[in-house]
Amino acid sequence: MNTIIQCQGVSQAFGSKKVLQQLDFTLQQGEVAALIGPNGAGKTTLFSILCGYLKPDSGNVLLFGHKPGSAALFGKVAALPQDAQFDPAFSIGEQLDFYGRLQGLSSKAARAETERVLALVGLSEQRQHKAGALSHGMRKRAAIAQAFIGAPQLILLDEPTAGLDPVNALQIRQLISRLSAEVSFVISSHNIFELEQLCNKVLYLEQGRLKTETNSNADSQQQYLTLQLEQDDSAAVTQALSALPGVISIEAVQQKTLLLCYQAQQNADFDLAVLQCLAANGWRYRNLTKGKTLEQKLFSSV
Ligand SMILES: Nc1ncnc2c1ncn2[C@@H]1O[C@H](COP(=O)(O)OP(=O)(O)OP(=O)(O)O)[C@@H](O)[C@H]1O
Repeated sequence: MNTIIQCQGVSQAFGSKKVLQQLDFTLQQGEVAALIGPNGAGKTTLFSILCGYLKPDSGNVLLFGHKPGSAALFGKVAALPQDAQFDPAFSIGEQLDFYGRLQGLSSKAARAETERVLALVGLSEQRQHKAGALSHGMRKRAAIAQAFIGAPQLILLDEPTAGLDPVNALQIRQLISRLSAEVSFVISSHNIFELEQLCNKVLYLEQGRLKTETNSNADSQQQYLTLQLEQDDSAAVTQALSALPGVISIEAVQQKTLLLCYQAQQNADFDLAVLQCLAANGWRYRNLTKGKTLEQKLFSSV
């Protein structure tokens, strides 16, 4: 597998404030990484370093084996900064054409590329519109289109769906998901649900330090099921399910939501047994999902 990003001992301070401390991580080809953390955790700072806008105080960062911002990465790495803006005086099409030309495309090829990326984000009709005449969501989609110009192999997206309505946010997620077969992504977002859908690696920043998680629910013999009940029958359900073979623990993580931990080797059909137990007792459920949710993995002690 090819290493796309290699980050070793990266630290950054602004004045006396240590914003990033000794970050170590790698991103392999085909991985989609989520960059998350509370406000002020250092996500944008790390993004700026990966994009080559900011040189870290110490440590090494390599993208495809080259320093961020180096000429060898031209056309290979694309970024959508959080505050990406189009010039309100020119049409979206003109500006995307211009970015295509900057990538070395002929005028004709740049126009064709503009059409392709506008179609990807559902803005073909808005090609002639000036940025100032577009809604916030359309401007955001146009900025995402810009990141797709050419054939980048790594795309860094800072809050790609912030401010988009649910339908457009879903379309952008589907687009990223479709492209992730060929392109590696680092996506910063505050939307845990979104990241859970898209990402197979989590870079969780807290107070400048990094905690990495593999967003895989099949990595151990100790497995989890999250059960969401229709009504709050948690106590009775817990008692009944505790008798099933293979149960390790059952925890009420929220009202009407139970996290079941079980030994998969002892009971391969545990999910089926849970459903049969619920049906036999007339308990209705809303959802039964394999694994812990990403939110549970990151923010709870269970
Ligand atoms: N150029 C700068 N000069 C001084 N301090 C800075 C600078 N850039 C960022 N900081 C500080 O570094 C810390 C991390 O900021 P950063 O923008 O990277 O966080 P973030 O995780 O992206 O936050 P948010 O989720 O709110 O966007 C903050 O305390 C911020 O005030």
